[in-house]
Amino acid sequence: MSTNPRKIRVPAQEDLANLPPNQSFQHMTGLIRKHPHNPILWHNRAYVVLQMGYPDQAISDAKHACDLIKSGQPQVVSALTSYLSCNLEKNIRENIEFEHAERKFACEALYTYARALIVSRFQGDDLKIALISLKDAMSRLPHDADFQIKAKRLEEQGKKEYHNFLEYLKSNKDHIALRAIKRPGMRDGRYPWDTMDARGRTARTKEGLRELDKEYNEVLDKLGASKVEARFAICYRITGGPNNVQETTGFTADDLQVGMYAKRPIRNGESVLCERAIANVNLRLNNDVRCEHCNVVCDHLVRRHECPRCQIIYCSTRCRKEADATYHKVLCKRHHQFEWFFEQARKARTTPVTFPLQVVKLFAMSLQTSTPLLELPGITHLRPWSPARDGVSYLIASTVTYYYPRILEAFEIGPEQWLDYDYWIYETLCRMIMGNSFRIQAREDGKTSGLKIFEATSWFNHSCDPNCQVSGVDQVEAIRPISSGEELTITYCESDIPRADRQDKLELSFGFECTCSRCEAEDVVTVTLGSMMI
Ligand SMILES: C[S@@+](CC[C@H](N)C(=O)[O-])C[C@H]1O[C@@H](n2cnc3c(N)ncnc32)[C@H](O)[C@@H]1O
Repeated sequence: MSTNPRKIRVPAQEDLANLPPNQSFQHMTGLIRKHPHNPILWHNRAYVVLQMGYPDQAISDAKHACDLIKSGQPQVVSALTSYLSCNLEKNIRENIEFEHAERKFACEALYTYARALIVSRFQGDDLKIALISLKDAMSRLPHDADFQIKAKRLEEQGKKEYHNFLEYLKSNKDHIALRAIKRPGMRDGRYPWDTMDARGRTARTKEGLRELDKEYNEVLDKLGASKVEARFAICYRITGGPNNVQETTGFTADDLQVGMYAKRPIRNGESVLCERAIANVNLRLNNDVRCEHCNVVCDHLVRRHECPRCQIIYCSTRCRKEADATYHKVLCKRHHQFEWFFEQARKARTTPVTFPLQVVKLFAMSLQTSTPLLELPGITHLRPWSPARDGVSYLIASTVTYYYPRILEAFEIGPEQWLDYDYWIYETLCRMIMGNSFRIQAREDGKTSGLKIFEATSWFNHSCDPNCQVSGVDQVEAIRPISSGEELTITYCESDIPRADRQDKLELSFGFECTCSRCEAEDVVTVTLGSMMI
């Protein structure tokens, strides 16, 4: 489709300022729903969300506009610039240590951003940022020859642009106003135009909470989990201990939390909950053969159930049928398109690089069953993760942003469906996966071999001194006697590492400061020892 670039109209800032942001957003979205092939509408919405401080959504909308125009008009990609100037420099200087594959993604993301700036001929500081980020990316991947070649080529182009810009400045002595917007920290998977909290609810009252309790406990009833109950609280902080959940009325949206409690005394070793996962991802390692649907180890099985077309393996007919009925048909005919995702994850064998595969599976479920992504069974009951530190937020944001167009492309999702798989929906789903995934360890080396995501099993809070654990057979079991009414907790990180390392991991991966009884006790020991040494 070709469009006359002169017709592209960037809405005046004053126009937008007169409308509440959610109204502008809704207005634009309504128009896009009617005319999904119109690049101007996508660009205008990019502009709106950028003003609202959501550059990731803006970059996605701007990219849709570019794709529809094909010629990459500077006006259309203008939304990208603001994205790029948001604190990028600061973040890349923060010398974050990445695992190799994660580093590769971050570098690829930096390259993409730099490219967008250079190719769309932005000037001044924006070009400088592009060159700095490119240099940074190159220094982080010194042995990747392909990357070095393409980055060098882009760098030359960027330097030429910068030189032209300086020449232009000399001759015109124009004052160039430099824009910079601050990149917002990642929020709770909800955007400001949503009046809902992180869980997508508006419950603010005691009655609202009890309704949520009822809804969640109905899920437990269906699972036959009669020993536990789910209880919501509005709290400043969940500390993982039974009496530490503080209910308060002065709360913010992300403080609506669910926890699991014992309905009666539970013996050591007793099972408290057993459920099938919402979705599994299996990295298909040669020496760790697992069922594609339930992740059970399969290499000892005499009879395996293979898909005749793509040769993936199931442990039973039940698993094969369930997969066929919910997502496999969509994935099977495109299995070549997803090989690249598997390769990336297999190279790194860490959670952040494996979660896109989980996203892929949920996209397939949504497409095959015609169910909106956030309404897939079990998904509505998951709380989106939000990061605590800017550096991590930047890294994760890059990974999330990096994969989005690739997933759309692999599933051949076109303009008519872009809104159904809108960036913010995808991002919310990514956060749900990141905050609630259970890592599967390969028997051989203990590294990631897959991920599982559960509904009710995700409602257990963390404690460094837990009273339950998740076993390999998709069940939660008590690891010591538990009294009636006690909160049931599991651990989200290794328990045998020092307090500082646990605190670090939990803060980085889950965005909370752990103040469980063990952490508090060990803190006292450290403080006491510290003062004794002085
Ligand atoms: C897997 S979910 C657990 C259920 C969660 N409370 C909910 O409402 O869905 C993990 C999230 O719960 C919260 N959480 C779990 N354990 C916590 C703890 N010990 N201290 C503070 N927050 C905790 C954090 O927000 C974390 O990202």
